[in-house]
Amino acid sequence: MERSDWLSCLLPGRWSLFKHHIHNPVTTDNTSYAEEMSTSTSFNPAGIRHVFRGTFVHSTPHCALQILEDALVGVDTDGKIAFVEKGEDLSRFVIDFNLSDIIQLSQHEFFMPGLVDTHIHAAQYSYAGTALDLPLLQWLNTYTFPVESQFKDLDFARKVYKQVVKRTLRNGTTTACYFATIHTNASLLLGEIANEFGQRALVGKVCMDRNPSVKHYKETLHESQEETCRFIAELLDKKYPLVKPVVTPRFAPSCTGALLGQLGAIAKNNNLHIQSHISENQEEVELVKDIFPESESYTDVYYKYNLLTDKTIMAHGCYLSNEELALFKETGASLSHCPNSNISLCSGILNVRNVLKHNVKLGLGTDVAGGYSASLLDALRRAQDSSKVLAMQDPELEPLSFEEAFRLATLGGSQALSLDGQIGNFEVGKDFDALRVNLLVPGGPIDLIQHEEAKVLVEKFLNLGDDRNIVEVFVAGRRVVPFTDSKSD
Ligand SMILES: O=c1[nH]c(=O)c2nc[nH]c2[nH]1
Ligand SMILES: [Zn+2]
Repeated sequence: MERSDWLSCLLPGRWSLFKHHIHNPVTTDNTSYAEEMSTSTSFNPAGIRHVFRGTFVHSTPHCALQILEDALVGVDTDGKIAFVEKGEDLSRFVIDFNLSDIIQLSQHEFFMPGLVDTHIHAAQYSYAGTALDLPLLQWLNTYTFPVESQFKDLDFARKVYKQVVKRTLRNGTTTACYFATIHTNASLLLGEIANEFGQRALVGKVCMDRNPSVKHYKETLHESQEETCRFIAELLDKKYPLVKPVVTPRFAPSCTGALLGQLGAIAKNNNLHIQSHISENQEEVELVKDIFPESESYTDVYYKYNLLTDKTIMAHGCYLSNEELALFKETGASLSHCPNSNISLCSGILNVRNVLKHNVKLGLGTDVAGGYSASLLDALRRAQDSSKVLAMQDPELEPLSFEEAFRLATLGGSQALSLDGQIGNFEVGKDFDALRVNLLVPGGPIDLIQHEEAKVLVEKFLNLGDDRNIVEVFVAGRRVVPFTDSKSD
């Protein structure tokens, strides 16, 4: 087989160039794992939890869709990718390994990295699919705040949070960046449920000390600050391996400058992630100008209060100027593109090309329930649709390709959350967060496959597939879907 048949994106050198992780931690050069093992006495399978053989697809910073056909991927007992090699080289380095333990994918299957939802409101899942008839500010006052205020009730919160974690996991979301509500105990419960189901999550207790429209759904400055500190301390105290707190001012119009300043300090002192919303709709942008007249721009409001860092993720950004995008780039802050929400609430359309041109980190978000779908596959499709709409209006604009949308949903999301050292693709040493996809499941949404080429299978799945095609989901090497019996009720 020609090397070019192996890859749709050629690598500079061998494709097993990923740095080695567990067996020779000293090696950092590009020596192939197979070559290295052939000079050692034998490969010790102890410490390896799974070995898979078949097609693996993922993104790298240089290649939006890299296809590794007949790859051999080992996952260690810590859930990390131990090696990525060619299947045909199996016998060269896996000596004494029981071949029956190797899990062989079928012809219509492939592994891809887990999907990263960089922006989702867990509480709003309770009304997802409804209430899409108002623009943002009216939508918040009419639907969102009254619903979120009910999450004081922990039984209600448990019911909704369990469903949203299960639904997103089934849809392949291995990492979710959640907004909860202002209620500390319910927000802690969301963290507990994500941990129980094995989802990687950033969880934010929402902070808001300004809400002139729905007066019972807000905190005082003191409460917001105290409860944020309690939330962070208690969540960190649980020592959940995959669930971490994220400092969450709802958005500038819901917060006083004093609160924004305190949250910036809390994030800085504890080296935490930050999430919020920015420039989603024009009326909101005008409101921010009125409330914060001293700031040069919406971005400047967050910047002034130390809320723009390389661990910040801001949702939307449809109306950001080039100067504001430059400030994102300078600070390392990222954007979450939420196209379903942008269209459903008639907010605007993000010019993804311009964001990428400014080298701003970018991921995709469902933004449930402004976005009505909890599936990141939906976000990936709408991201392409939105960019095609813009391209129709401006022939100079190149629409997003499906390969680019795939990268935004996986590696891009991990970069946006500053987790790309840990997840996002199948680089050795990263956690094995992965979806096993089968194109031809009985009763599934895909009937016909004309070309067996891996790239075609991926394109077909991304455009037509759904959770029925996602036959297994792994987070940090652990299989979390299908659910075990105790979790499936
Ligand atoms: O899409 C959105 N959903 C929200 O809940 C929200 N809050 C502020 N701005 C928001 N935008
Ligand atoms: Zn949102």
